[in-house]
Amino acid sequence: MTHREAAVPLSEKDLLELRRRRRDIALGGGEDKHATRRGKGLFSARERLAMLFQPGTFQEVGMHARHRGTAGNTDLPADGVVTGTGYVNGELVAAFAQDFTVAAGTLGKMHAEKVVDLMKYATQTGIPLVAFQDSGGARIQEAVDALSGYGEVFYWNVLSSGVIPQIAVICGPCAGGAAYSPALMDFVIMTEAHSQMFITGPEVIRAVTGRTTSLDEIGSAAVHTQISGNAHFVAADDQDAIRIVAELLSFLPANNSEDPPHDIRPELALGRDDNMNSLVPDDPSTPMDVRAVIGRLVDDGYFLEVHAGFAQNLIVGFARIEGMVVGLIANQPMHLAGALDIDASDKGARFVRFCNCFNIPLVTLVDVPGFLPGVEQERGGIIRHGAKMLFAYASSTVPKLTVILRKAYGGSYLAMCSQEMGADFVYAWPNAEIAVMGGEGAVNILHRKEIQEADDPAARRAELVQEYRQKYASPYLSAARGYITDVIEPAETRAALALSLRKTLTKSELRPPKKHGNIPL
Ligand SMILES: CCC(=O)SCCNC(=O)CCNC(=O)[C@H](O)C(C)(C)COP(=O)(O)OP(=O)(O)OC[C@H]1O[C@@H](n2cnc3c(N)ncnc32)[C@H](O)[C@@H]1OP(=O)(O)O
Repeated sequence: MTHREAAVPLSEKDLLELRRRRRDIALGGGEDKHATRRGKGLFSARERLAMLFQPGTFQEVGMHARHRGTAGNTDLPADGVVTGTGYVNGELVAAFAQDFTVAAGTLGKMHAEKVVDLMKYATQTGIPLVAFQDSGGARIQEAVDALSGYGEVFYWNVLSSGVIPQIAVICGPCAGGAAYSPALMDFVIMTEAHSQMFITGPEVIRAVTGRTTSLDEIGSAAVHTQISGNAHFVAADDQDAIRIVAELLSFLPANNSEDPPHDIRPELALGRDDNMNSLVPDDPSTPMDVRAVIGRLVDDGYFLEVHAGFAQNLIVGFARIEGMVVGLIANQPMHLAGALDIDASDKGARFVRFCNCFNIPLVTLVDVPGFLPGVEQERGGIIRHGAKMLFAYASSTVPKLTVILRKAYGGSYLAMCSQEMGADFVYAWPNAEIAVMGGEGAVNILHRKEIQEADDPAARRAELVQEYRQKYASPYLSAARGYITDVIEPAETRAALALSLRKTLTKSELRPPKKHGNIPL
């Protein structure tokens, strides 16, 4: 334009045209489809984003995008996905929401490009990604372009992994290839009433295997949060899921180059908690609910448990101790006596690795009788699954604090972050038993003949077990050999953790250079 040419004036018609386009696109697949969904208690993609973000902060990207597929001239507003950024808890977050009213939220090439552009932006600027999944999977009419689209999404899920937190909310169907994107993210939340996640649906299963099944049996929130472990949280509905997203984000840094949002106070409020001493049962074989211990150790008793319904013999989640964010891992003796099995090992190892990615100190509470014995466990590969715990702890460089509450036997003592796995501080309560195995098993091996020949075998066994505990399992033996930092009263635990955390927050560890280690599968 030369200085003589006048700018084309903005006419009323231009404004009306823009507003009309925006309105039509925002309607997605049309008012009828929205009305049907509302009748089922379902929110739209735009409503979900509006609930996630602070009012007025959402900026959409690519609203006017159109599909480039071979599905004729069918109009697919925004190509079935709304993408953009906004603020949650005052922090910038990227999010996309699939619009089921537009071709069942299926993924075509443009849909995928919009998602990938958002992921690139989130990774390059270092902000978390939230994905509302509500999709019939690959858009059949876009054929190989749809597959290519998924390929790009998965590739960027992997590139973003460990750089920014990625959270998936499954609020409708998540079918076929669509299920792999959440599986590559850090946390998966499923809504109770409306979400289903599956690779092959009931029809295909029946055709291939002859077995009749239902979507509920293979893909419900209950199945994935309790049995398969594919999802970490079950939410009552979309609003509840968004509450969980906001809670999770409140513990996480925006990216791997930042610290988590510690609320470090100048003064530590360190005191004894004498109620802790009375939590410990006199009889070591009486299970102790580790949730009660966690509740007294963390600020305001507030603990955001992750994967609560899956592998309940190991508890993992986020909390704060004197304002410092920690990832907590604890054996739960109320379930399978707290033994480590295949599922618990997978759950624990993944959580430890997540915390390490995002600079979150680890606090491990140990009360473990061993790896779970059993034919299914051995045949199912407990060796390689259990090894993941060793691998995850040993490769983590964040501050690692361990408290041995009661039992710490055999390989599971090592797998629960002993000093040799790089724990910076290891505390043990005076009643702790740290040994190759429990007293009962050990005396059967060491003294079988003597017990059989005793006048009162039960009494002799009990004596020998007691002797074994003092001679081979005492925490003072471990302390004398330098394997633990100190023996402390339960009442002193919170103070010990708070001080040790404060003193390790600046920890940095040099490791031999390598591309990456090879985690046991
Ligand atoms: C990477 C490889 C992959 O992703 S392979 C996976 C491909 N996807 C699937 O197998 C899932 C197929 N779809 C379904 O099972 C159902 O449509 C689900 C998603 C459960 C939804 O059921 P329902 O709520 O009853 O809706 P509906 O079946 O009436 O579908 C609504 C409209 O969407 C369409 N649709 C659905 N899925 C696709 C798809 N993958 N590609 C293209 N279109 C799809 C349906 O045809 C239907 O269209 P219309 O409204 O009748 O015009």
